[in-house]
Amino acid sequence: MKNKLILALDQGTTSSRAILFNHNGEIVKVSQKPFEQIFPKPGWVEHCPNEIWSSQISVAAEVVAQEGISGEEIAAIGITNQRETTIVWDRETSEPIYNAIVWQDRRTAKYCDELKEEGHIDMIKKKTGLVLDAYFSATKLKWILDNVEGAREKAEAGKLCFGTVDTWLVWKLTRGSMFITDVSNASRTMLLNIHTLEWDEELLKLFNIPKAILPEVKQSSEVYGTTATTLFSTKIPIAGIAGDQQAALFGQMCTKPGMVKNTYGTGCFLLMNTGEKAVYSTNNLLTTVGWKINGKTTYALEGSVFVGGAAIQWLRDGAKMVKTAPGINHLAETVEDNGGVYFVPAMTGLGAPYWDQYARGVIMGITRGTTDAHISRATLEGIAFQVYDIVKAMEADAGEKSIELRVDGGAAASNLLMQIQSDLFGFKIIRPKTLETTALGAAYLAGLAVGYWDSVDDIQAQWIVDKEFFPKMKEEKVADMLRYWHKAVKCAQNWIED
Ligand SMILES: Nc1ncnc2c1ncn2[C@@H]1O[C@H](COP(=O)(O)OP(=O)(O)O)[C@@H](O)[C@H]1O
Ligand SMILES: O=P(O)(O)OC[C@H](O)CO
Repeated sequence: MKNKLILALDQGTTSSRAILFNHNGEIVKVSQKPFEQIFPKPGWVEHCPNEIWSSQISVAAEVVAQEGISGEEIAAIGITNQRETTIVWDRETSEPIYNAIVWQDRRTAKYCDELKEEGHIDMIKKKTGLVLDAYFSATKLKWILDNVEGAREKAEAGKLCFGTVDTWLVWKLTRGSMFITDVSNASRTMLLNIHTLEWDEELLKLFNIPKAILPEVKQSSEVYGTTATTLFSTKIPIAGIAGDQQAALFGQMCTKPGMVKNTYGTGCFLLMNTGEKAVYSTNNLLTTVGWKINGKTTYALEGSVFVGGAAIQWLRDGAKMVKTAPGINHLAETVEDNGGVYFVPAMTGLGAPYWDQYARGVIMGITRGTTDAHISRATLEGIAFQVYDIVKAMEADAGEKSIELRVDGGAAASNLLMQIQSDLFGFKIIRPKTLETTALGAAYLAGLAVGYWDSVDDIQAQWIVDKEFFPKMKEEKVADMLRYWHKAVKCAQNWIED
């Protein structure tokens, strides 16, 4: 068994990745494929569910072929995914009835306002740990049922399936024989009671969602079933599922209460393990399910930033100031500082701790001397400032100061971004050797379920530091920058009018 490999499928917001890990938790092969981002209207973001699937299965087939192994040599598959993104498909034909509505999509913002006015904020927070925001799946699912012709009748008749991306992938991997999700993904739908870990009748009624459309909720690490034989010429156990941010927390081995990680992907997501207790934030953070293993549930506090690495992508694809994402670092390094420019990348509203559905991106402080290099630097700083605001909220909740932060995700590869982050915090940033901690977390969850690894203690030692970043900037300079940043945030807030 230990000579075999674990296959992790990491279905992210901008690309699908498949990674083979060995028993030491080392990457053996990676394959990655970006896919189309669809922006039908301002503030709307969609993906094609069939492209999510085709990109994911093609990279999985590719790593297996490149490594020259057969399905027999894969001990298990672990799945991790962009969360909240909502897919509805026909139970009989497996055809999606609408595009996937992506977590960043703001089309249901007004409906959320109505629910707030009706006084549902507290009940929703108590049951789901979430704030009332268009980010989560429930209002997206309702939108599809209300807006796609015939959808509601079909849903009532049990003819439709709703899933987050994990559910969709398992459905496709098993040729429609398994309709499941895990507790971590379910906790992001706004339909799960995070204490009972069951779909909540009161919430289903509020959002007018028929129960028949929902998948069965499972643990994050267990043998759910096997892949259809047609895919890898043999049946491979599917044994781990977790939302990507919870998987990254696990992959970073933040398995003890108080441990924190931040992932710099499309968005930035800071999670703190709070152990078996669902801790409620008084500073606008989310309470979420981390994972459930061997019947034991671990909870987390989360701060979500909607636009992290996506700001760099906008600089590349929208503003066309850089040719590649890593190119931002070279450009930003050509200037000593931001030259007074501040970029609040609130292109899809502001997440924690502001929760402003109507905020939009602003670039402030432009002068005749401003260049693309200053804007590049302001972009990296804009990412780091948002994470700073979340850490402050988390410190206020925890009642103590942080002393270090474990980081991962695509944009954590930027030394400059990590240095800026450490400067702002005034404490150490630790980057592990593998930045693919999301996929690694899913691999660990799957490997634990099939006995590939014996226990969490067995894998703890596999977490190795690559580089540490220490603060270098003077405190007065940091305070100055933070003052301007918060001034810029005020300009971004409530930008869109009714
Ligand atoms: N060397 C780099 N420097 C800065 N940003 C980078 C670098 N490489 C990738 N990125 C950014 O990382 C993000 C991709 O990270 P990833 O973890 O793959 O995201 P996701 O899982 O959300 O698709 C992109 O937004 C990209 O702009
Ligand atoms: O695809 P990522 O890594 O940006 O993660 C997306 C999050 O899961 C959204 O909540």
